[in-house]
Amino acid sequence: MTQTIEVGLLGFGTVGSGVVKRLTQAATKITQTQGFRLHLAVVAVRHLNAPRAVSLPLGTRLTDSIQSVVTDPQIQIVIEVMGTLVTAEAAIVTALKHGKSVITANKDLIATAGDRLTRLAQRQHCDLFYEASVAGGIPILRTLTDSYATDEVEQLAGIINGTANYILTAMTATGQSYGQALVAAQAAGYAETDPTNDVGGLDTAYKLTILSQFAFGQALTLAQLKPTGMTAITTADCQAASKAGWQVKLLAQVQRHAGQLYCRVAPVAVPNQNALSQVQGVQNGVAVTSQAIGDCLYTGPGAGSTATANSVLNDVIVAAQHWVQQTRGPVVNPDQQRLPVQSLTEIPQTYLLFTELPVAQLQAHANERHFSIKRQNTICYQTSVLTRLQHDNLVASLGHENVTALPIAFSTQWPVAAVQAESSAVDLAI
Ligand SMILES: NC(=O)C1=CN([C@@H]2O[C@H](COP(=O)(O)OP(=O)(O)OC[C@H]3O[C@@H](n4cnc5c(N)ncnc54)[C@H](OP(=O)(O)O)[C@@H]3O)[C@@H](O)[C@H]2O)C=CC1
Ligand SMILES: N[C@@H](CC=O)C(=O)O
Repeated sequence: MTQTIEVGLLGFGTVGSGVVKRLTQAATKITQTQGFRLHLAVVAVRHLNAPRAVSLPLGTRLTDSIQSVVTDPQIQIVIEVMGTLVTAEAAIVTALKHGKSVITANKDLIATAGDRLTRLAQRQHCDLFYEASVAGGIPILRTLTDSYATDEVEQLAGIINGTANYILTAMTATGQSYGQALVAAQAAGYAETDPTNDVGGLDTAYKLTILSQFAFGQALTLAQLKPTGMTAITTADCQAASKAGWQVKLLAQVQRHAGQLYCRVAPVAVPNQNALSQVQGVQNGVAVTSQAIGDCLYTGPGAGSTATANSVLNDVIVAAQHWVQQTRGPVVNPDQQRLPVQSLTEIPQTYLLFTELPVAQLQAHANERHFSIKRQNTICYQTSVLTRLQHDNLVASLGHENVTALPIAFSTQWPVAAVQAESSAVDLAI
């Protein structure tokens, strides 16, 4: 007889609706290819009477009691797609303590409490998977785990917030204002309930810390990342950069260099020649450079109901396989190292400047500080390599309100020590 795995779902919003729909659509395929059946026993929501994007299958209960789901002895796998920190963590802890495997898409929670939840799952011999927490529909965590098992990742750079990329693309391509593009991203279901983390860089930072754990065996902290969002970027900046050969992207980066990890979450100018510049709209892209494979770029939808639900359900399938085989709870990606961490911002690199200040004023400053600038178009300039100090002096002296300076991605000049002091900065004319 076909074994049935009972599933409980917490949350029936954008992602939860996609899970219900995909589970129904893929039911036959799951039974045929996996040899077991997934049964959605119950769905928990906050508002029992709110309208829903999809109908529940016959026999699936709707409840407003999370507790009744996570303690239900019939349920073997709990899917958490509510969001929130405190409520979701309490639900996951209770589910794990009741011997259930848990699948979540909650990057805020995994980035901040993933370590203790993973240890609890291990003690309980349960699975805790969270593929959908990073890059929506792209199966990047499992790829890093399985396909880089014998390889060494050296560098990872990602566009990993669909909302921010959607907004920046719309501002560049159609001239929409930031506000107009944000409203469209919210309507499409890409943004968080409160989009502050999407546009402020925090969502990208949460995802980068998870990616870093999988790529380097070392999570990053928000204090190390100090993310910068994209709210200061204007439509004019995006369009001027694009005309000159760069795309403005909110980029997450972590790389190993000389025994240290260097990281950054910030808007940058990606040269058109780099494939990440072509990652448009809600698409995400994760570029991984490793010793054995070299360069690989993984792209796909970074947010949205169906694509994210697919990642959730792939985790459910693996957890269900483990239930059937009684092999639950192996640790995935434990901490492997503690390298010193520094910001990429500390490293000398080139910048794009956006300003309406007179050229003569910029030129005078550059001459005085021993670097060069090259005008690209009305408001856009490219600098030669600037030290951190030169960059800070430039912005402070011209006025934060008068200039936006975006690092040009992948323009860092190693080694650090040779060019760190402003006094020893070399004028690398462009
Ligand atoms: N949207 C996306 O593209 C992606 C989202 N994620 C993550 O997935 C999770 C869900 O996101 P999304 O579907 O967009 O969020 P939504 O806001 O669309 O849905 C949240 C759901 O959770 C329910 N819920 C919230 N709080 C409670 C509570 N205290 N008790 C019971 N139910 C509750 C809501 O119930 P009700 O409907 O009754 O209010 C709603 O059904 C988040 O962690 C998000 O970061 C990850 C990748 C992509
Ligand atoms: N709000 C997020 C959803 C997926 O994680 C995003 O826009 O990327």
